[in-house]
Amino acid sequence: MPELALLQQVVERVRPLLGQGKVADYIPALASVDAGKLGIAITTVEGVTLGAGDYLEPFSIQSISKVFSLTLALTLYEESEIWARVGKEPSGHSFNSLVQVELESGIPRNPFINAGALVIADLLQARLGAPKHRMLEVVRKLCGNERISYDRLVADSEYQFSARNAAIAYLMKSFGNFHGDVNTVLQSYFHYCSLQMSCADLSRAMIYLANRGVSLTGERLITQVQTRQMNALLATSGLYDGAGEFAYRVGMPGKSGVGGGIIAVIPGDMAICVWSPELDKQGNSLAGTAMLEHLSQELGRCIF
Ligand SMILES: NC(=O)CC[C@H](N)C(=O)O
Repeated sequence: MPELALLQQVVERVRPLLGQGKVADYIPALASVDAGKLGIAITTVEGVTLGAGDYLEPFSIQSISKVFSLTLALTLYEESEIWARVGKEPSGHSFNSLVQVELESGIPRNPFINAGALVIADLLQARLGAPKHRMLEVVRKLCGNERISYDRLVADSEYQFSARNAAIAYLMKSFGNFHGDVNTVLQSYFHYCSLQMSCADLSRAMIYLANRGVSLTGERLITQVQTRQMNALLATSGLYDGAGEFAYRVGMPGKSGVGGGIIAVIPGDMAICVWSPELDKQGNSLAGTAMLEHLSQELGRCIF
């Protein structure tokens, strides 16, 4: 069990890196976030949460929501129905690239790039009467915080600047791999991305990934095998085309979002969340990755 002092030390060690990355600016609502924020939280499989820095402050979870979407899809569909429509391979391209979708007949490489997450959102839309409401219910329960909500400003702003995601969805539709109404599914997808959660909330919500599929409240979300498979996909594709560098430096399954959050998992032990809004070239939190790297070194823990 890491000491609180270690988490504080990790935050202070990366503070000098502030200024080296760039806050996401593709929508005004994200561009205005304070670039100086730094937070880290861990939750152990026993349910203890510890944090340092701005770990209680909610931020836009963005692509970290792709983990919740896939988890929810696994509870609603046969696995074969999911994997017929999305692959399991790293993309080696930026998270919002269209190139592979065209070259590979509308089947996205994995569920953690935008194309893959849009297919998953399409699957959720088809099976759930009120997917946005259901997602909120699931996430609130997972972290035990009823105050979790969507940031309407972020969701609306994403929708206003949705050309690229809409293009990806329509391209997949042209190949027959997108069944719902594009605008309706985009609305749901952008809402999932706009979830506002703190490092503490996210480390608590993700504990099932460290705990063989069982949440903090003792409920099974996915099977033990599915949890291992999810962690494998996170290790190979959770950080987009930065997944190799992340595996090399941090050595944990992880998922990033352009809001500057990253969740990471030490199976059997703990879920971690870091937050620092400035991103590196791949769109992953620059100081966040450094925090996880220090933590993994100090704990002497990684999956490899
Ligand atoms: N990498 C991300 O966090 C991307 C999420 C963002 N909302 C998008 O769809 O482009």
